[in-house]
Amino acid sequence: MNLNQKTLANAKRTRVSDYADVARLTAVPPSQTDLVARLATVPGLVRPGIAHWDMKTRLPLQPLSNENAYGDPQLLHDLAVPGVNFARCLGADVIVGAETGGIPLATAVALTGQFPFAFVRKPGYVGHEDHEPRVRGASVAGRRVLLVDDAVSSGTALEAFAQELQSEGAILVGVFTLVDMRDVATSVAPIAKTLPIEAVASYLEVLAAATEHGVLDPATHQLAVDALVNHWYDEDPRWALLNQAA
Ligand SMILES: O=C(O)c1cc(=O)[nH]c(=O)n1[C@@H]1O[C@H](COP(=O)(O)O)[C@@H](O)[C@H]1O
Repeated sequence: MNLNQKTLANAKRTRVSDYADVARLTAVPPSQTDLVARLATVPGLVRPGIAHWDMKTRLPLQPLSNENAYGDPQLLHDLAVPGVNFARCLGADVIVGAETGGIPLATAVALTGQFPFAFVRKPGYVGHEDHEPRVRGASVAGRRVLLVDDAVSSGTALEAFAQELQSEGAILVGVFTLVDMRDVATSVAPIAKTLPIEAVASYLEVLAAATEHGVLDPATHQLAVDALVNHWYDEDPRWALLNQAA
């Protein structure tokens, strides 16, 4: 069954008012490579030059401002398309955005795929009242949920979101994210190893595309990735080189 047949078979979800959007809903998604390049070259998403140093592990992490990807409506729509396909693959009933960076992307997935939408609070987020509901929007009780976040790294946030959703009776079937950072995480929570996770790109793919398209300096990028992937010792003389390059 191809995507068009799936969409037609799913007609119960499609209302009459949506027929004008059939071309958009069934359009061939832009190639993943093109999408990764568009993501990596969003102004300010990959911050050029200086690397951010993870003080706990002393690993260089080029900081990403994923929310910058939400500034262009066409890009936001195109980034949502793989999420829609993933939601359909998993038979999801509801799209749930993870506070805060996942919410705009989740909204785009819900709108593009015509799914009900909800969002889940980030535990400990400043400004929450104790009595606030943890999940707002469409009901998730007894329904198959696709969680959408802007990044998954150690899976700590995912663990917390999963607990909140489960306490509301949701069935969490997968996660869709812009950037999968598990490739550089020093440890990954069990849930982030077992739950189906689909991403637009891995962290290293974003950095590679940013370098290919002139956003990052190739020498700095090469050193930073080497340090990150090969876990340089504190005494490694190349830290001095990387400090200079950055
Ligand atoms: O606001 C955040 O929590 C956040 C800040 C940041 O600089 N980078 C970042 O990934 N996050 C969030 O941290 C979560 C992913 O990190 P892990 O919990 O380590 O998987 C996601 O919910 C991100 O939105």
